[in-house]
Amino acid sequence: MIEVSALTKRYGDKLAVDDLSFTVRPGVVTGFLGPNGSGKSTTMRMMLGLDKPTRGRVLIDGKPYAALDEPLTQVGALLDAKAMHGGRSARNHLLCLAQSNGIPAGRVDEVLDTVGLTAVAKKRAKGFSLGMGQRLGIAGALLGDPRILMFDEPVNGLDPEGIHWIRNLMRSLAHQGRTVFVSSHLMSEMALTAEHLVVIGRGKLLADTSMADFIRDNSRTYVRLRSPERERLLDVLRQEGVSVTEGAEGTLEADHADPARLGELAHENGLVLHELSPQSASLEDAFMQLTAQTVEYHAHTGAGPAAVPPGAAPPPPGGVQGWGENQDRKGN
Ligand SMILES: Nc1ncnc2c1ncn2[C@@H]1O[C@H](COP(=O)(O)OP(=O)(O)OP(=O)(O)O)[C@@H](O)[C@H]1O
Repeated sequence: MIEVSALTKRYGDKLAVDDLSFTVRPGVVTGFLGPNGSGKSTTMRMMLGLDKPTRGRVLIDGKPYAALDEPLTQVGALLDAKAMHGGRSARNHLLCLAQSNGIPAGRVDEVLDTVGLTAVAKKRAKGFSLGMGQRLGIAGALLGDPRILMFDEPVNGLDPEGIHWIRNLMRSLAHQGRTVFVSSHLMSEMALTAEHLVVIGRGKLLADTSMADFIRDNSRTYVRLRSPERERLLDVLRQEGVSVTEGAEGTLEADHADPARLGELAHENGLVLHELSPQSASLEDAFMQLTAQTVEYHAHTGAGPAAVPPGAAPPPPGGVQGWGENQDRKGN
């Protein structure tokens, strides 16, 4: 179990992590979600004692990371797959890790097999593709057979086969009763992997909930209506007390409405409908809606303000910055 309490990190003027408190429990994959620059990596670094909190603390099975004996046997982490000694072979890289953590050398071949790198075990990690590097990083995380695993953006840059493999691996580790904490800025990916979610924006906690509750609470369902008599339809719906917003291409969107009742209303008022279709926003839309106010780095389309998903509140004035700093810093 990982317990995060009032965790705060300030870099100069920048509050990267702002009073975060949540608990990561064993037996399920917990997704750690937030837009780029929201503080996920900083939080994970503090969990692993790689960065010192300005305030607050993290306990791993009741102890700070620094107080763990042979930490690799208790917590395995993939933070930055590129941060390894590229001159060593994959096998030697893992052997060094094993030796310094009191892990038997035989375990190296086991994890190489688990991640599918046995055939290239003697090759230098320097020549590895991004996907192979991720697999080697994961092998390092698994080496000590730890009860707690943390992965920071493990699917970044992977091909569909690699993504599928990591997804299944994380699920099976959780089903073995381990604590699995995995960050991503991709809601669609998390929807397929995680059972619990911790969502942050600008370093603050936005949601700590099961995936099922997140979907229920944040997905918008509505009925899309299209009519050649749009204004009259709008009047009729408003008179009935239906909450209506304007959709794309002249459509109307009726929230929390029964499609059958809307059809009857149109009929009673002699209105022609060209479309009456129940819709539900995707989970990706729900995530973007929840985090829209907190997104720090928007892409510029060159055609006015940054795009926001349908129904989402626009970003705060002055809150839109160029896509750049954070991407450059990470080199991705
Ligand atoms: N060493 C540092 N010095 C100064 N600012 C930093 C440092 N590390 C992170 N930051 C800033 O803190 C904020 C949070 O960054 P962090 O990398 O934790 O976000 P993230 O959610 O992991 O982003 P991404 O999804 O892009 O990986 C960003 O604004 C970032 O620029």
